[in-house]
Amino acid sequence: MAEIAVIGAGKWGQALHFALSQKQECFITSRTKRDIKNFVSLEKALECQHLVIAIPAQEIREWLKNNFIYTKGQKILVAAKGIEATTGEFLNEIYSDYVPEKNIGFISGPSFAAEVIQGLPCALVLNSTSKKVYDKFKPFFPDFIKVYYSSDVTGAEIAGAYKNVLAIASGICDGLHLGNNARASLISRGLVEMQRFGKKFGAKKSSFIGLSGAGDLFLTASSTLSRNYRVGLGLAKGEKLENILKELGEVAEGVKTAEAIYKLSSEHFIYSPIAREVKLILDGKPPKESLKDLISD
Ligand SMILES: NC(=O)C1=CN([C@@H]2O[C@H](COP(=O)(O)OP(=O)(O)OC[C@H]3O[C@@H](n4cnc5c(N)ncnc54)[C@H](OP(=O)(O)O)[C@@H]3O)[C@@H](O)[C@H]2O)C=CC1
Ligand SMILES: O=C(CO)COP(=O)(O)O
Repeated sequence: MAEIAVIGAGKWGQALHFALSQKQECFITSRTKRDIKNFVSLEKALECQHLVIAIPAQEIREWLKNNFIYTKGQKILVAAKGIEATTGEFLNEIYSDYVPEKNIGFISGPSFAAEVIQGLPCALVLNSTSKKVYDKFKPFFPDFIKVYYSSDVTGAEIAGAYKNVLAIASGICDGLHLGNNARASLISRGLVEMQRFGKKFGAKKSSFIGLSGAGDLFLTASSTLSRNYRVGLGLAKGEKLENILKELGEVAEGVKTAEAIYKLSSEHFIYSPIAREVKLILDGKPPKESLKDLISD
């Protein structure tokens, strides 16, 4: 019987399963049955004392309601990056109905699944209000992943979710061939913007200039390995969002998170110009018009 299991066998779940299988046996389960070593039923996975959940932010509320049984005081690690669009709730708020705060942590930092699954080195942050969660999970990680600890759950969550929206903006910028200067300006103003947004919810500034913020933003907003960046490229070409997402075939959390940030920014009077334009472009505004508005703003 393994001590740890990954729930959700998408790109990230499979990469984490590969990483967590280096030092010990690690189970994996998913909604769709897959031919992966140590793939088990959900019931069997839930028997493990340590669970890593890689189900997208927009799906997790329903999944928890319908599938999750928390009876044995398991330690939980959340691997998703996004904010629920319908409610504007952060993942830690959604999970708080199911898992005590002292038993849950959230992963952040620059980590393309495609590289992790090749065993390439990377650095992550395990964010939890309880250092014990970090102490429990850290030994499971392989030598090629350095895991830092932070107690700033809100900061890490906002940084990880916001950078997906900014990656869409960056993809649009590159798709419109606006140049390196424009992309660098967009990324650095985006960093300021996510920090301002985070401050409203009590996030620490240091989370935004470290791995969770700048690290993940620089990565995602400058590579075609990012699904969110590729959504932006498609939008710049004038492709329909529906077709872009169909072709992608994987989740791009920035799409729904842009809605969530737009909603939260309106409710809390937060100035979030880039996220706002991304939301409007996703709703059909021509990207070139957004650019004009952003520059003249
Ligand atoms: N890919 C990456 O590089 C990274 C991704 N992340 C984050 O991890 C999360 C997952 O991403 P990723 O694995 O790449 O996405 P994928 O689209 O590759 O996979 C999504 C996974 O979620 C499962 N899923 C989707 N909807 C439901 C549902 N309603 N009920 C149960 N399971 C569901 C899918 O199940 P099924 O098995 O049936 O397909 C699949 O296992 C996202 O929040 C993403 O932002 C974070 C860091 C890196
Ligand atoms: O979060 C990621 C890397 O850290 C993955 O980004 P995408 O979801 O845009 O591919």
